[in-house]
This record gives sequence, C-alpha cells and structure tokens, in this order.
Amino acid sequence: MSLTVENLTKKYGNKTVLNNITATFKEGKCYLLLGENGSGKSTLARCLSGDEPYHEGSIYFHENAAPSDKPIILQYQTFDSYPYLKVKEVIKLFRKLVTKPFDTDELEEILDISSFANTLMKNTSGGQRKAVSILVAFLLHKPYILLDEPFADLDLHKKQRLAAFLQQQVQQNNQCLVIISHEIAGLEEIFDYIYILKNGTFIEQGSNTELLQKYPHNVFPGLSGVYFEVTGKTLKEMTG
Ligand SMILES: Nc1ncnc2c1ncn2[C@@H]1O[C@H](COP(=O)(O)OP(=O)(O)OP(=O)(O)O)[C@@H](O)[C@H]1O
Repeated sequence: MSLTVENLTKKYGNKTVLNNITATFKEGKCYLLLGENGSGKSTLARCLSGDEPYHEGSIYFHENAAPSDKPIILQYQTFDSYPYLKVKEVIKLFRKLVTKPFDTDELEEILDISSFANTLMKNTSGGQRKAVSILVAFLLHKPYILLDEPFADLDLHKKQRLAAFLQQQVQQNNQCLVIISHEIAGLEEIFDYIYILKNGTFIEQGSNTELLQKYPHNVFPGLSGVYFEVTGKTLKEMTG
C-alpha cells in the first residue's frame, strides 16, 4: 500500500499555505518533513490524515483493503483531550478500541510513562502530553503514522532509543512513518526519504544518500548541512 499526494493546494483565506504538492509515502519507509516555521509541515500532515480539507489536488491510498477503516493517524503536537482522566486511564481507554492491542511496554518505557501514569491529563506537562499522544498513535496500530516533533522534550539517549524503536516498527510491521522534526542530529539513518518544504512548496527532496551526494560541501555534517545549503538556514533557526 502507498499514499499518494497529487498537486495538493491548501489555502487559509487568500493565503496559499500548500502549493501544488506532489509526494508518495510507501509502507515500510520512514519519511522526514523539514522546513522552517510556517512552511506548511503541520498543515500537510493534517491534510494527509484527513483532518483538514484542501482546495485542489488529491490524496489517496493504493490497495486499501478496507477504505472505511482510516489507515492513518496523526500524533498532534499537543494532546488536550480527557482532562479529568489519569494518563493510565487514557491509555486503557485507547487500548480497548483495538481488537489486537499493540504491545506498548517498550515505548512506555522510552517515554517514561510510568512516572506520570497517575497524573490527570489536565495536570500533565506539554512534554508528557506529547508522550501520551505518541503512545496513542502507536496503540491504534495504523499502517500510516504521522509524528509531529516526536523527539522534542527527550534527552539524547531517549531520542536515540525512540529513533531505534521507530526504525524497528517500520521494518517489522511494514508501517509508514512521516516525521516532522528538526531534531535529527545523530538520528538521520532512520529516514529513507526527505522532503524540504519552503512556503508550501517542496524545494528539495531525495534519499539521505542522494541529498548528501548532491550537497557534498557542507558547513554542517549530514542532513543539517544539506538543509543549510538548500535554505541558507540552520535547523536550529527553523524553530524560530
Ligand atoms: N487554522 C489556520 N488558520 C489560518 N492560517 C493558518 C492556520 N493553520 C496554519 N496557518 C498558517 O499556515 C501556514 C503554515 O502553517 P503550518 O503550521 O502548517 O506550518 P509549520 O511548517 O508546521 O510550522 P511550525 O514549524 O511553526 O509548526 C502558516 O503561515 C500559518 O500561519
């Protein structure tokens, strides 16, 4: 199965935020969306997940055996639902929704869920809410998972463990991950294909190897250097 986006255009009022986007996302692959603040990454993710209408173009799944069962889930940057449930109750609730629950022990440990499992959702920190939203995205066991800045709020060791976990998911379960992240130093080998967005348009794309070959004389190592050469900005600057 693959997810195809063809000539997608999305506007807010008169402002075009996605302009003629074409892309393919295949199962068993991990994609990285890079772009500065406001370039349209989250809007694209919301269009892909079906949470946002768009104006022109099309988004469709190939070989979707059960079209009524939405095969994609977006982990939002924030998770503001169920304020009066404890974290462990929210997880239990979502676990009940799936017939074949996904074993989340490893992910719970990486995200340190046990340390705030008894906290009411309304009292959790931004980082803790994000951890719950990542866990929920995996619990539902969809073939396509969109993650918005999953590495933020984690220390380097946890980032590396989460990256290894994500890579394992892609390979073992043949899932497709689309990750919005600027915190990619040391994690780059998990990404099969990279799209760089600017003002709602892809200004560069390719596999890690292709991009490193195309932009070999970098000031910074790896994809950070590619991003700098393509955009003139560092990945840190893109966070504003
Ligand atoms: N609901 C909305 N109504 C109006 N404009 C919006 C809305 N959501 C996003 N925008 C605008 O669309 C553009 C793209 O925003 P988007 O959040 O997709 O960018 P982004 O690349 O994800 O940015 P960031 O890295 O800051 O999260 C921005 O100019 C933003 O102001």
